[in-house]
Amino acid sequence: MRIDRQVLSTNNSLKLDPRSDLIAAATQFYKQGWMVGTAGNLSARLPDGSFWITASGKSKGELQISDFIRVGNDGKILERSHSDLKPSAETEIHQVIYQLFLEAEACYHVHSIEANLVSRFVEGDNLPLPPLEMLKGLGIKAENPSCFIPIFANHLDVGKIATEICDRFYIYPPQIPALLLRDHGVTVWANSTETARNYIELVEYIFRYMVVACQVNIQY
Ligand SMILES: CSCCC(=O)C(=O)COP(=O)(O)O
Ligand SMILES: [Zn+2]
Repeated sequence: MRIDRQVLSTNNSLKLDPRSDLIAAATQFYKQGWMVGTAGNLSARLPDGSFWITASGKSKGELQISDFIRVGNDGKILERSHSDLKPSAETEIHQVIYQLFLEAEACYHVHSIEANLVSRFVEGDNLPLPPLEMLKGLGIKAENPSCFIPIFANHLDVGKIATEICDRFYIYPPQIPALLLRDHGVTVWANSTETARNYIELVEYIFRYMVVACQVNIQY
């Protein structure tokens, strides 16, 4: 039987291992300037509800398989290569996304300059997005859509951010699978690692458009 690098064997049982997908995505995002230094964190959920997430403080341009921690859906550490490793400081955000959105299998968070700039375009907690064709890739099928991305305050206490996400999305689910932390970066979630990568590219394209549209005085 051939075991490819996507499939690792533990306890004599085979399970899909998403860590190579997370490394590939981080490498790409690093090259695009969205995961500079240690910025950002990526996770992917397993069938048992636990998820692999990047360890805190790792350079995202050179992640290794050993730079991930498997966390239970209750936040407990289940697996790590070394006891010194800590899960991402923003693990609670991934945890709340997986609790809220049962279809979510991957959750990606990056820091781009454009995301930081557009997060200041409004003072309120919803940022209007231009009615671009690219929104279709995020599930918005309407003609000339009126679409918003929710903005959350960037508290030092990440648990407080996670609580605010939970409380707000429980009542007002977002139109697109994305949220923006003001002066910080975007988080997306999707039903696969591949789709989460596409969603990051799509939202970052839209943010770039918004910054350029502002520079050349285009209204939308
Ligand atoms: C320079 S990055 C500051 C922390 C942060 O926002 C981030 O995304 C990375 O934190 P982590 O603990 O996941 O490495
Ligand atoms: Zn961050």
